[in-house]
Amino acid sequence: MTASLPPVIAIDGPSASGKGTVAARVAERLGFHYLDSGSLYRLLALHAKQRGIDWSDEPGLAAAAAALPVDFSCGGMRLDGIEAGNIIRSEEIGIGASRVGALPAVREALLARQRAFRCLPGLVTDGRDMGSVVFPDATLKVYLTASAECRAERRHKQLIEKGESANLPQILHDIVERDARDAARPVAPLRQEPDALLLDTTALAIDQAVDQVLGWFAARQVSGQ
Ligand SMILES: Nc1ncnc2c1ncn2[C@@H]1O[C@H](COP(=O)(O)OP(=O)(O)O)[C@@H](O)[C@H]1O
Ligand SMILES: Nc1ccn([C@H]2C[C@H](O)[C@@H](COP(=O)(O)OP(=O)(O)O)O2)c(=O)n1
Repeated sequence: MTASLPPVIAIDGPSASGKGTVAARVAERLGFHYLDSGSLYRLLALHAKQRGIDWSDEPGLAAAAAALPVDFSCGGMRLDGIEAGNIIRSEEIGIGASRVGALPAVREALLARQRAFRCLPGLVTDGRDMGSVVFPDATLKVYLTASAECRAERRHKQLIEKGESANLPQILHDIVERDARDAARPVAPLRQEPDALLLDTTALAIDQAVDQVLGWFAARQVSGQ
């Protein structure tokens, strides 16, 4: 049924589990395209903030999502022509992304944009509903996670390395709250789908996680699943 479509590796999981890091490295190793779907929700949250659209205004956000002025062609992420790759990484925008992502009309408006990334030779993508909604026929679905404490420590280290101020207990609180919102929403909630393989990276190095995903993908290709 899907034999003619480029392969997809879908990596979903909670905040700061390492999805983006692992997905980008897997894509690089395979020479595949990479879609960080969370960046679209983050760019929309930032765009709404700049335009005075409330993060609960579903019709306003859906219209903004359909016409989101983003450009990934330059290797970065331009919003309205201005590089936004750094500014969307703040915890505030992460919370905004989680709030706008809870709205069904917003998710619908971003669907086609995400599916357009499925190009030859293949796509590696990460988010919350890559395997369940956006690419349900993905060749490989991975649910990547780690303990909440480990994830908070990773995010804390990441922010410190970027020279930003960071408070570990606050980060842990924000992560737990955001994951709870992402998991509780009725549309495309964060959860491990029955056909997704669990990868707990709490005790794994990045390279080990990457090798595991590549191993699973190679096995899928051999078995033709
Ligand atoms: N085993 C691991 N797997 C993936 N990321 C890890 C691992 N150990 C540490 N990290 C670090 O965790 C941080 C958060 O990763 P990131 O890819 O931003 O997560 P996510 O996309 O899930 O929010 C990064 O700084 C990354 O280098
Ligand atoms: N496919 C996706 C990706 C992200 N979201 C929402 C929910 C998340 O809390 C925010 C931010 O996602 P992002 O993957 O960038 O966040 P983390 O790096 O995992 O902290 O966006 C979503 O609803 N669906």
